[in-house]
Amino acid sequence: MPPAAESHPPLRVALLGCGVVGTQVARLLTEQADDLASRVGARLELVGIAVRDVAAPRDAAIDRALLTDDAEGLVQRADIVVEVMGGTEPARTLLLRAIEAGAAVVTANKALLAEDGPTLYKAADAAGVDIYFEAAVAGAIPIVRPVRESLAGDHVRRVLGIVNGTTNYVLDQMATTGMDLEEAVKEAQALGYAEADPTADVEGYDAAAKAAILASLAFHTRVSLDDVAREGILSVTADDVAWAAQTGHVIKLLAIAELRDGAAGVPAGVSVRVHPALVPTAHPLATVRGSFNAVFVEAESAGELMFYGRGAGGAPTASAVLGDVVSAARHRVLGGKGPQESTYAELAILPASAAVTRYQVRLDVEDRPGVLAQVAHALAEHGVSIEAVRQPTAPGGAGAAEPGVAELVITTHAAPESALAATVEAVAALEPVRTITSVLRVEGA
Ligand SMILES: NC(=O)c1ccc[n+]([C@@H]2O[C@H](COP(=O)([O-])OP(=O)(O)OC[C@H]3O[C@@H](n4cnc5c(N)ncnc54)[C@H](O)[C@@H]3O)[C@@H](O)[C@H]2O)c1
Ligand SMILES: N[C@@H](CCO)C(=O)O
Ligand code: NA
Repeated sequence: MPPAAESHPPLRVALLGCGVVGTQVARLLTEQADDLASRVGARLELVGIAVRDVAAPRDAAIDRALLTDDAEGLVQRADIVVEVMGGTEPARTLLLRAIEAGAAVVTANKALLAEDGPTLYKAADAAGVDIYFEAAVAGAIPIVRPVRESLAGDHVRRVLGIVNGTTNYVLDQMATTGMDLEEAVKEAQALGYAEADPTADVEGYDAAAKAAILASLAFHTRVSLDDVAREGILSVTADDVAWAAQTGHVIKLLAIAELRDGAAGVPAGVSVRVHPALVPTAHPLATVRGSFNAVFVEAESAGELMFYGRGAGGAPTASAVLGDVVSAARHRVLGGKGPQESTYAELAILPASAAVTRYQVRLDVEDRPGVLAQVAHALAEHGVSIEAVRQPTAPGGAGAAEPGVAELVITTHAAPESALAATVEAVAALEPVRTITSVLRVEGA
């Protein structure tokens, strides 16, 4: 049992940033002060909130006397520094100053961690202080701690995540209401899911940062944002979404990190990527609706696990931040330290071309004998094996793009991205092929 709150001097908490997340962190620190004190064994005293503009209007929950524009000064007088301002600078410098001054740090800043986490991890290690970042991946969902600690005795093979609430909301709205992409993005912004600049969401940068963090933790290997092959959702059309439904799939933006052990002509290493994918409706990830997030983990001994919940929004994200603050605070009271960065495995990071997936290719072809055989031959020549071919429009019949043109939907067995790219080029060059309408990866089958 922790000692009574009064037996340890209060721990000073500094908050950097008072936006969507920071406001909720400040509110919860105040409203739950007694519970937190009992859980930690010391009172958590919010000693200051660094903001850009002290005079700006704020939520009523914010004690204006705590506001300061001197973030540098604030980090010097704290035991725990919580960074929720986002961006690379001045967040990195402030966190480094805090660490040098002996404070534990808690951050929600996936962009900074994916770009330059090692600088912070090394500094925290050298100073012997905690660095926690549960909120940086999938907001409220406990996923950093489970991968870093609960699964530390297992071997993770693969992580498949819906880790961006904005894009999941957008794709779900497109599928269920027929709303267009722009309108759905505006709604996601109004609801507080989207980043200030939603390009980070729709172009997959936010998910890629989270993929890098998850891959690093899962495979004990340093993975940064530049290592992640990334495609956003801007190329996903209403037609793709409707097609997905017809073939028993939903389209999700997935963050994928997987260990490849050198089979199928692909070298051993880690493949980390973000792209839209067709997910079979029977897969647990297909049930993740709206702005919810989920991370599906496959580990050797644990088997399949899924972590589900709110990945964005002020209060859910603040919940994860507060959990980290409690962990760091308990170490201040009871001794001990959280885990350090683990990169001992030093696995190779595979190029995008080495990713191995199944594909669904839709194409319009001239509807005459022998065309399917030509297409099948082009795939076979590149070593891509066909799993199924559908011709959804009756020859020249209702639904055909135009008379004499048929639509083919080809699903392949797993093939390396490099083989697929060459195959699609070869198929597109065939004389009876009019257009390749879409090429989508199939994951989770
Ligand atoms: N909003 C979410 O749902 C969510 C979820 C998970 C993680 N995050 C992460 O949490 C962090 C904060 O996100 P947010 O949504 O609260 O952003 P926000 O834009 O609402 O808030 C950031 C605040 O920090 C302030 N700020 C920026 N630079 C500053 C500086 N130099 N000095 C003082 N204040 C400064 C801004 O003025 C703003 O008020 C980001 O790293 C984000 O990626 C957000
Ligand atoms: N913009 C992010 C917030 C959480 O990182 C999202 O939509 O999921
Ligand atoms: Na989380």
